[in-house]
Amino acid sequence: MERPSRLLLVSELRVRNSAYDVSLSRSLLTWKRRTSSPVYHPFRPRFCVPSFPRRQASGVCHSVSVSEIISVREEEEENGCKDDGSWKKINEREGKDCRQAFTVLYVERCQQHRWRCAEVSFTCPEGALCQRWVTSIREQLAAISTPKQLLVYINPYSGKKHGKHIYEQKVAPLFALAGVTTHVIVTEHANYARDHLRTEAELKKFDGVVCVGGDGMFSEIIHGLIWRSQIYGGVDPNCADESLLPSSLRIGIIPAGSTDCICFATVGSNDPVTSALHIIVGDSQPMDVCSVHHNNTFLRYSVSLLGYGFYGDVLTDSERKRWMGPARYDLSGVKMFLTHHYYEGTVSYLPARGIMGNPRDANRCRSGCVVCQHNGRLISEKAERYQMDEETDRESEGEWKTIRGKFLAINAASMSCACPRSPKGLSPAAHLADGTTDLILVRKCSRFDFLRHLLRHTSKDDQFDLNFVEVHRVRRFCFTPRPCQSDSDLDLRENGKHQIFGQICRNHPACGCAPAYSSWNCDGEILTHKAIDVRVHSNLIKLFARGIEEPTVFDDLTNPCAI
Ligand SMILES: CCCCCCCCCCCCC/C=C/[C@@H](O)[C@H](COP(=O)(O)O)NC(=O)CCCCC
Ligand SMILES: Nc1ncnc2c1ncn2[C@@H]1O[C@H](COP(=O)(O)OP(=O)(O)O)[C@@H](O)[C@H]1O
Ligand SMILES: [Ca+2]
Repeated sequence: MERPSRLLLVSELRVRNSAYDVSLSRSLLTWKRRTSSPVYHPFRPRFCVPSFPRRQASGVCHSVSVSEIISVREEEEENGCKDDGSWKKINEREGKDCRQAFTVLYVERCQQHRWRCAEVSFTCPEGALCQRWVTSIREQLAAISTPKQLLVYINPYSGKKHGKHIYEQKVAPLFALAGVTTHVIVTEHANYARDHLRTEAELKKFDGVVCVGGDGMFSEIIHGLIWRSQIYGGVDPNCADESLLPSSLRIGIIPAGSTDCICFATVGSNDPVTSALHIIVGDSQPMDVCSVHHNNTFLRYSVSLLGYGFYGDVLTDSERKRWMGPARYDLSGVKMFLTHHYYEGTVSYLPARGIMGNPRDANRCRSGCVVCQHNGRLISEKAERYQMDEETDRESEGEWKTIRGKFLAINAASMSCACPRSPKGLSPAAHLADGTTDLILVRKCSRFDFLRHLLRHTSKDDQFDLNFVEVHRVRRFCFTPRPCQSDSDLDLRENGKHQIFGQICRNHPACGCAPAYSSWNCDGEILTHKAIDVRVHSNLIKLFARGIEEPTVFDDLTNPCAI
């Protein structure tokens, strides 16, 4: 609970011709209707709770956190004077300034974690008081670190190709209202944004980067930013054992893609207006990033799903159907389910030890997550010890475990991977910034059993409570596919000299035409290498988000959108 802070300004002002006691503290703007006798409502709080940081839309008292005020504007003379006839006449007679109304734009919460921009206009008895209010609110806003200048990349081909329209119609007007200036770049080809960020972009000029698109577009942004931080800091990205340097610029996601799981799992909805408001108020959500290497050669970074087998095959198949838009995943999903391919290989992993939480607990990663805070601290302390005494840390890291088998899917979920197709996600208890990834192994089983597992992604049932599924919370893992014929053959395949899906594996017992290898789905991008070494880097990037908010009693009872 926030502590009530000292009031900076208190006045009697009018809102829609009713008298209100309005007060401003460093943390809250409150307006409370003046009534001779209290207004009772059976379900609504009767009295204002100034320390409550959210707007309370009761008939009696409203309060909005200063950090959720988008802007304040003075109304033009006409509006200001029109609002209240009696004050206008007095002021005109006395020759006073007639600009006596101001409007506050602020965040209002709606259903399903969506935010909207609401506004309230206050009329003051005189212009000087109006000025004081506007100045005081602006002073409080200036003390908050909100982004003023943003670099925006739009992928015009993401999702249903609505990215530009979404940005222009829904986002740009809000940025303008909030006084945020932007430099907008519409990408011309794949990796345009990544390469621009790596080499050209003048990052010092910006307070953050915004991507308009899907998970693939977000992936381009983090690849550009992380690469740049390592090169400037003298870290070799090819060395899998090196600790990576964090990127200081926050990233905002305006969802306009096909799955948008990174946005959904960090905000709770795929709504461009909500995301724009999280950017404007300057939210900050740290996030872990996995580095993916092959033989000490850097391949990619991943923040959501690294999936071999089912999700790798769905992605490979769906890329050929890109013209269908987001529906391509449904068609490929059904097709790959029917195909029922399994893959042989060895998974080795380093379990995350001494941490809070496990992949099957009921603890969900939510705004201000204590698991992330606790484990993040633990990992940075370990990293400091590692620098002082390499040997001690190697011992405390624990032992690698190895599992060899036939798998329908090997998934590493570094976040829940919640999305509209699967509202609780691939690993519902995974955390955004706890320094771990949840390694999910789905062993070869019948089609019926695999369907049971998949359907549990869409229901409340536990997808891990099946004897062919196991899940481990890990800091690092490696995968090696079972060599098809010889190791040299595998190398040739990995260099792209063979058509993986045209190959017939003599050792595959299920049928004569099944592929020996799948591909990795890395945040929705295909990885051609099969053998990979994955390491989690704790808190490497920051998003303009705050994690999914827990609905509060006040939201349930008083939210006008919810009633
Ligand atoms: C036969 C019934 C199948 C029901 C399965 C439902 C399970 C859905 C789980 C979805 C997990 C999604 C993880 C997110 C991955 C995204 O990063 C990736 C790229 O997103 P974008 O760039 O925005 O397109 N999306 C996918 O890989 C799609 C997976 C869809 C699987 C059906
Ligand atoms: N201008 C462009 N033309 C073609 N491809 C692009 C362009 N800009 C980005 N891309 C690529 O498009 C792919 C899909 O982008 P993404 O935003 O993930 O959309 P979707 O969610 O529909 O898959 C990514 O691989 C990205 O690198
Ligand atoms: Ca994509």
